[in-house]
Amino acid sequence: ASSSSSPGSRLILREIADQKDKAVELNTTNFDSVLKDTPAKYAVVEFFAHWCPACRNYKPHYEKVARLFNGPDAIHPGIVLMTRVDCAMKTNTKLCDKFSVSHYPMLFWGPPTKFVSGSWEPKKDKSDILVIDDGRTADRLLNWINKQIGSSYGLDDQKFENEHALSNITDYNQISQAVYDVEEATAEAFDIILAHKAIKSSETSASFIRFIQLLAAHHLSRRCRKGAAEILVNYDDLCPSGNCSYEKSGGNDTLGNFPICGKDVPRGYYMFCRGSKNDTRGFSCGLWVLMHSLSVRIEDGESHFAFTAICDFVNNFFMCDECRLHFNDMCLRVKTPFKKARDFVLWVWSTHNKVNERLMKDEASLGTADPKFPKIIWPPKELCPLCYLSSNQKSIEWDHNHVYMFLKNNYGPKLNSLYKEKSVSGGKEETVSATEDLTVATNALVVPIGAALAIAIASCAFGALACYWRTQQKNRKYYFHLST
Ligand SMILES: Cc1cc2nc3c(=O)[nH]c(=O)nc-3n(C[C@H](O)[C@H](O)[C@H](O)COP(=O)(O)OP(=O)(O)OC[C@H]3O[C@@H](n4cnc5c(N)ncnc54)[C@H](O)[C@@H]3O)c2cc1C
Repeated sequence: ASSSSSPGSRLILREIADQKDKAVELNTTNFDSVLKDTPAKYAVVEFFAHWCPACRNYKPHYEKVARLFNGPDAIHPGIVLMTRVDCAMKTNTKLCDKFSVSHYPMLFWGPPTKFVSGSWEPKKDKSDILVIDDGRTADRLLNWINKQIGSSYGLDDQKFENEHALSNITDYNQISQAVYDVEEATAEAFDIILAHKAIKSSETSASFIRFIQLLAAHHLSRRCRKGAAEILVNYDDLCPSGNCSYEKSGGNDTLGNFPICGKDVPRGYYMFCRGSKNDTRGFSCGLWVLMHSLSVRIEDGESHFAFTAICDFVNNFFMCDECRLHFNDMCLRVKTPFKKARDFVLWVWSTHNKVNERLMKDEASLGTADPKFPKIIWPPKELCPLCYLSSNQKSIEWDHNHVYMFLKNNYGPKLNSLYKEKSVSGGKEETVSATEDLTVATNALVVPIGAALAIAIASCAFGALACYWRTQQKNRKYYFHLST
């Protein structure tokens, strides 16, 4: 397979062989779940046998392509998931049979969801899964992929090359990708809390719980809602009197052992929030999108609770001092409690714009802006012409009704669309678990009893409700373990 490679590319292939594999190893147990959960639009599945010498020689070629698409350091993340299945493992025999694997290596291409519970037969005319018939070297495999998706990726691409699509004007069409960033930012925020052992007092404990409650009820990702609900149910045991144990020991007795959005997140990269440089955008962008996506999901009666939860969360757990202080200042300026969800949605939006406005000046004078994503007052006219009543160089007169409708759609159905598509993949609608039942009860303040004490300081009504819900949950906890 490598006979056509130049000495230079042979060297690169050898270097790649020395590095950790980038292609994801699949087997009977994880095949469906990995392909179902991947944010990538396409998947390549290589069926091989570890005893096959040609497969061993092919591996560096395959890895050279996989390095472009897989893992935290991917050059073009989230586009193609490169995987492999070892058919020489007895446990994978049925899986390989389902795809009629007739020789090694045999490569398939298709949307990841089509592989889930999927199969391939040589004589079937119409199939969403294609055999890659020209992938014998890294160059040829990448050419084949480029032809399929109309891209022009190169094996020597460096990070952020070739990203013509990146822009903060066209993001209306890209926003659905942000569902993965919202998960990523949630998990990263949680990891930062763990790393800093940031739950230090009754105040931070109460703040943590309020935020987790908000996530359990309104996070757009079901697995993050589920993870948040699990943390709430177990909070008393994980953090007795607010003293949390943070280690990741593999059991289920520490906060560190409760991955809030499931064990595969954080993935280590952002998609919608990906900057055009290594150190721009990412987490803080994901955090804004999380906050906007929460704001459009709450009901009128929860608007002030959501406001408090978000303000306290940023103040206690967003470890960027300047950001925290400025944001807290804007929170303190709110004197009248929110009664309408609409007002809260617009408050988050205008607060974000105030930050944008300030950063526009700072970044211009310091030259620190991401060249592809300069700060703008948002949404720009291109995205929402109706949001503008009038505008000139100095000011904008907004049509708040249209801004509200735009935000509701952008951070509601638009952002959720990809997630919904994924969750009904494989032709099977996911069954609603006990946790789902628990989290849809939006006004039900799901608070552990110890935590309730802290919250009761702020509101007696919360405390009383908390006790009631704690009792309910203790009962549900066991059902929940049985059913998930
Ligand atoms: C609470 C908070 C406070 C921060 N304070 C500071 C600070 O004081 N100093 C500092 O240097 N950085 C601060 N940051 C980081 C900064 O705001 C940006 O997140 C970061 O610079 C990355 O910018 P970005 O280009 O990815 O766009 P971001 O501003 O992160 O926005 C992400 C996406 O949200 C959308 N968007 C933009 N504006 C709005 C809006 N008004 N309403 C709805 N959607 C919008 C756009 O699609 C945009 O791409 C803060 C971040 C957070 C979460």
